[in-house]
Amino acid sequence: MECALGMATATHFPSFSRLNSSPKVRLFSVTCQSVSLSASENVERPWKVADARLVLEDGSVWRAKSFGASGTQVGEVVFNTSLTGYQEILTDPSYAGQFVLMTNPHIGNTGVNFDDEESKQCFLGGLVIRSLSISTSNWRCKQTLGDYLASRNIMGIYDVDTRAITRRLRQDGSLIGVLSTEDSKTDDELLEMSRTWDIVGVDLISGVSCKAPYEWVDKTGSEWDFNFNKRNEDTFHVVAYDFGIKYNILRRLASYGCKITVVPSTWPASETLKMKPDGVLFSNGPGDPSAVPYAVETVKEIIGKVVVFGICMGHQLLGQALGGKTFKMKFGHHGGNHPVRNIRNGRVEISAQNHNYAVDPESLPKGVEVTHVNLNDGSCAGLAFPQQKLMSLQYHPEASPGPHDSDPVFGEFIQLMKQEKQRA
Ligand SMILES: NC(=O)CC[C@H](N)C(=O)O
Repeated sequence: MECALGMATATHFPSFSRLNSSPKVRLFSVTCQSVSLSASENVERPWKVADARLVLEDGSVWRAKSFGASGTQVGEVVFNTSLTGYQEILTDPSYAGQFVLMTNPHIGNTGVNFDDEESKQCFLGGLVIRSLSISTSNWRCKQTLGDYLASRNIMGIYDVDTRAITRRLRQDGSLIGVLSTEDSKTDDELLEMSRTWDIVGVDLISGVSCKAPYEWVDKTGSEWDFNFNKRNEDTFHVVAYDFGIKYNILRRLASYGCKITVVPSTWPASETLKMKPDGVLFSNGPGDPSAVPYAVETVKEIIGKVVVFGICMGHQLLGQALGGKTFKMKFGHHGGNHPVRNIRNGRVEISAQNHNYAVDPESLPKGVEVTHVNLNDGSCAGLAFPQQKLMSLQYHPEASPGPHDSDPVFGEFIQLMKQEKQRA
């Protein structure tokens, strides 16, 4: 036994093994004890043995148990450090093409309900967890997590060493993986799948955006709302570009008094400007911002003409539209505990984040102000360009799930629209 990881996994099942090496393989070895059951030893066990595998592109194979859907699925593995809110995470369209690994070890205990969804479907590739709660107990619960994932055809695995995988992703960067419940597929075949698939350069927005414009009216429910004493009575018309928009962005805008028209990602800028909105919101969304030049063009045509607010993917598209560059981070930010400094007022906000790309502030033209900085790694977390009536955040002020510290930014967007209206 050569390291703690080996000890932890070897005593139970043949849960970890290594295939042929790749440049990403780290120099440590894990000794696994193989448990093989011959026919005569095939006694009934009170627990289920491994029936799923996660094969990572670095050649490691993680044996696990399956819940939710079965089959074979390829995706990029990212770890999320939120302690709770798995249902909002599962329905955040920005996770399209990714497997979300929850670092909180105990998942599923509150089940799912149909009010906490962030979109109409689960777009992520699959869910990877340490321990699936054997009981579900919550007054709002309508279904177990396993049944919910199965009904939405999403794969989940549990009883896998999520801590070891997280450490690997932190050290080596995000990795492509394949989840499979199919015995007919060899480890090598799954490894090959992981090495021939990529998420970089792929337009994932077109798969999650709405197909036609619609009006959004729902506010945050009165039992959950907050910050209402700081709102004004005016109504502002906002056109929201749906690059994979989370419902809570729309609910918060509605609660702040906006009348909202949601439009598809390919909606022409000229049509938006014809609507004479008070503001335009560019939403969050999945994948590589460099893979959607059509969206950057739309943003370019709109900025400077109307007040705009970008959130996450929207912030990255604004960065590109201003002439800046985006880059892929080592393992991104996914969780509800990221400290961000608001440079304008000096305050630190604990924020909800979910992104793998970031804007390089050095690449931005003069006049663009970095308004927020992520205190974990110093990356750019917010921008403003007053000359162009523009503001953006790399993270999630709608906080679903996550802390509400950044909610007042919706008020700043309202103020910007108000000032512009008064000027006109
Ligand atoms: N939540 C988002 O909008 C994510 C933005 C982008 N897809 C990224 O991973 O960086």
